[in-house]
Amino acid sequence: MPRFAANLTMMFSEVGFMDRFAAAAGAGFDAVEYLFPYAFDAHRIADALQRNGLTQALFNLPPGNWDAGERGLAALPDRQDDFRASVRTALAYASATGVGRVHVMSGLADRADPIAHKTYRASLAYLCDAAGATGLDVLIEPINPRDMPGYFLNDFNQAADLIAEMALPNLKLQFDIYHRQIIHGDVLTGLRELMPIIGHVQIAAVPLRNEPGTGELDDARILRELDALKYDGFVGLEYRPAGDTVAGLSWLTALR
Ligand SMILES: O=C(O)[C@@H](O)C(=O)CO
Ligand SMILES: [Mg+2]
Repeated sequence: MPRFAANLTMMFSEVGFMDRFAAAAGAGFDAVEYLFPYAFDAHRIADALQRNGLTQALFNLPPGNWDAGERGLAALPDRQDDFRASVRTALAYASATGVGRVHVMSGLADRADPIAHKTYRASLAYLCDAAGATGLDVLIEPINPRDMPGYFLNDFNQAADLIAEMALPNLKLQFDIYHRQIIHGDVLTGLRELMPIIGHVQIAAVPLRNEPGTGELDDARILRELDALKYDGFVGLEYRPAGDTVAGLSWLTALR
């Protein structure tokens, strides 16, 4: 089975964010991911990782003003100063936590707008250059339009074409099985075709985004396919437990 990373944004919400590291380790995880660490001091997070024997698998760049509805800055032409500042912030947290990859969100923008495309490419080139200097991978993730209406990167083919066209060695695809199923379906074929550019995988049941195995897909079969494809990265458990997080881990015990 692949290496699982507990997503601390969604899992272990029974306790405060800084206590979720110990909770994840106590439940048997050796890796974690989350959306944003920025409300907490980077060295405090590094200490929590170290004390609990955890590897940091992934986090996102600052997304702009989330509470005001922003969902990333990379494709937004009038937010480029803030985008560059977000790169500096993320790289400081990356260096403190030892994470190997960061996810950059495109933002809400019109897919028909050529300026948004140009801006997005320029942002990715800038970030990949800065991140590559420290050995970090940069991930882009297509997000389904039901959960995030107006999100610029909402198609796996769009992401794959962009990665091929830009040909940056550290630009990779974040293949979230939940979004893939909602956008396109055809999950196994997508994994087989896109495996060469996949840098991170996430999983949740569709459509409710709860524990794997509780939705419309055969998640155990999909995870076995990752083994067959020799995927050696992390699988982020980016799901909202339907009840208590630890009680809900029986699907994982059964799988192992
Ligand atoms: O799938 C998701 O929602 C996340 O991976 C993310 O980074 C943006 O919310
Ligand atoms: Mg995701």
